[in-house]
This record gives sequence, structure tokens and C-alpha cells, in this order.
Amino acid sequence: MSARLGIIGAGAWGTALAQAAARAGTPSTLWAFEPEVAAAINETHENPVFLKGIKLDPAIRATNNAADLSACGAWLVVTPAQHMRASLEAFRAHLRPGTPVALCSKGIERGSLKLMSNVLGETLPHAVPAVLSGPSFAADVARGLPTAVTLACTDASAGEKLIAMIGSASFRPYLADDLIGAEIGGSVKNVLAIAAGIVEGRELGRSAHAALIARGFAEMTRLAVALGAQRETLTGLCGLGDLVLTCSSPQSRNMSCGLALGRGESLADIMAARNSVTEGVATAPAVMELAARHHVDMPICEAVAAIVSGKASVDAAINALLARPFTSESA
Ligand SMILES: NC(=O)c1ccc[n+]([C@@H]2O[C@H](COP(=O)([O-])OP(=O)(O)OC[C@H]3O[C@@H](n4cnc5c(N)ncnc54)[C@H](O)[C@@H]3O)[C@@H](O)[C@H]2O)c1
Ligand SMILES: O=P(O)(O)OC[C@H](O)CO
Repeated sequence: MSARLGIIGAGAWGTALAQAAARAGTPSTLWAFEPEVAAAINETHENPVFLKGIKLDPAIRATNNAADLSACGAWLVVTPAQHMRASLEAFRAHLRPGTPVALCSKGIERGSLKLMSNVLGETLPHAVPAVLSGPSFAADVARGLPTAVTLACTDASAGEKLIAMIGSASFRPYLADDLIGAEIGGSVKNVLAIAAGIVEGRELGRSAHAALIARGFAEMTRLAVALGAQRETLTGLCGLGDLVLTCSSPQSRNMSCGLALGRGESLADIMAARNSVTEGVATAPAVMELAARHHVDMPICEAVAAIVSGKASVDAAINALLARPFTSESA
């Protein structure tokens, strides 16, 4: 296996993961969707569009040519969830069968309601699938601040190879085998972080914030278990860990989106002002369709889906949640 890592997607997270790999002694080829981003990384060793102000290791080689990843021993895929299918299809001719491919994006495909591992299975069936997820802000990882994540792979030796390529003292992947649990944790926490931002923006208080995390965690776990995940996965880094991080810091794009919604800004204005992805906005309606299909009750995610789809105002959604009948905590 080549010791070079291929990374598809040079947004903040793909760039930070390239930096984590460099810290682990692994050179990488970082594919950028925008040719000018690839050129800037090679010329200035910085990603001025998506990760401004962080000096990158010269072992990171950027490209806009998909064929350049054919020689890499493993791939990380870090493209936004709604662009995952088209991106993977563009790389189909360049994958060597048996290559470990770790999905690092957090979202559910709208329309099909597929998880990213389903999309990978349909587009690159000869890959060995893995999921990397957990509490990790790109800027923290790129700066080398201590971070721990879940690396889920049912092929333990492929998982260990991936961990050897990216793990270091400051970036610590923990091996797991539950891809569905890792994916649902990462996808649903983005939706719940929008709700947490709304709680903050509407000044509903710390008690409401804590209640939201606990009841949101119950929703996340119910959906994951209904889809076949192990309950314990959700108590780990990729579930509760990421939920706590993302619901607690406006550094999160999802939480900051909720904060602005809670303060009265329109979703259109919030989205128009950013060039970075806010996965929870597209994933919220997909989560609700998936929950309905599996008869899973997810009232907080439902409220977020109604708000981002323009079907309910922030106040109407909050009032509807608070008017729900009292029920058992374990329901
Ligand atoms: N940023 C983080 O801290 C972080 C951490 C963990 C996971 N993630 C996940 O990583 C994924 C990527 O997020 P990010 O923060 O790196 O992105 P970003 O917001 O920094 O950048 C947007 C990305 O979208 C890409 N893009 C735009 N249009 C595209 C198209 N048509 N086809 C393919 N790509 C296109 C851009 O090239 C860029 O890579 C998301 O699923 C996110 O949830 C992000
Ligand atoms: O900025 P967000 O909300 O996309 O969150 C980034 C990471 O997923 C946090 O683990």
C-alpha cells in the first residue's frame, strides 16, 4: 500500500485532516473542487478560502485532477454530504479495488435519504468503507490542539491502517465497527446544534440548553437504533461527544446558524453571508423523512426541519414543542 493519503475535498475539514496526516508523518494529495484553491495551497501553503491563517505542512500537495489520487494507499472523503454522490462518481475510474475509503462528512442525502456509506457502496463498491466522525473543529485539528474521534470500519486491519496514517499524539482516532451509529451521530448532531443555537439566540437559558442536549440525544439514539446501530456507539465520541461540542460553541456553523435564527435573522440572509457548509440545514428534512419511515419520534429535529423549510416560525416551533403532552423519559 502506498504511504500517501488521498483526500477528496479541500474545505476546512479536508485541509485540517491533511495537516493531521502530515503530523502523523503521512504525505497527502489533497483534491480541491476549485482549481484556485489547489493552486493557492501549493504556492502559499495556506488555504485562504476555507482555512485562512493556518500555515500548512509542505508535505501536503494539492491538485484539481482526480487521477492524481489513483496512487494513494487510502482515501478520506470530505466533500459536503449533498455533493458526495457526484464527487465519488468523478473518482470511480481512479480507485484501486480494496482501497480503504473513510467518509468524513456529516449528513444524509436529500431525496434518497441515504447515509454516506450507502452512497459510497453504490458509487465505489470496491472500496473498503470507513467513517471518521467525532467532536473536532477543523481549526482546532489544524492547529494541533488535542482531539479524539471515532474511526468506524468493519475491516479492523483497514481501520488500523487508516489510524496509523492520520493518528498522532494530538489527533487520536478510536477504532469502532459501527458505521451506521457513527454516521447518524454526526448527521443528527448538526440538526440539534441548530436547535441549540436557537435556544441561545432566543435567550431561553442554560436549563433549556441542557434539556435540549439530553432529549436530543434520546432522539439521535432512537433513530440510530431503528436503523441498526449499536446503542453504545451513540454514547461515544461520534454521538454524545460531538453533540456536546456542537451544541456548546458558536464556532460550529450549525450552532451559529441557529443563533442567528433565534435572534430573528432569516435563513436566506444567514446562508447568503457564508461560503462554508451548514450541513444541518439540508439534513434536517432528510432526518425527518427517515424518522417517519421508521416510525421514530424526533420532535426537536422536526421543529428544526419545520423552521428551515419555512413551514413554521421560530416561535411557533418552540411553542409546539413546549405544548407536547408529558410522557415517559424512556419513551
Ligand atoms: N469544518 C469542520 O470543522 C468539520 C469537522 C468535521 C466534519 N466536517 C464535515 O466535513 C464536510 C466538509 O465540510 P468543510 O467544513 O470541510 O467544508 P467548508 O465549509 O470549509 O467548504 C465547503 C466545501 O464544499 C466544497 N464544494 C462546494 N461546491 C461543491 C461541489 N459542487 N462539489 C463538490 N464540492 C463542493 C468546497 O470545495 C469546499 O471543500 C461536511 O460534511 C462537514 O460536516 C467539518
Ligand atoms: O461547524 P459545524 O457545525 O459543521 O461542526 C463541525 C464539526 O462537525 C464539529 O465536530
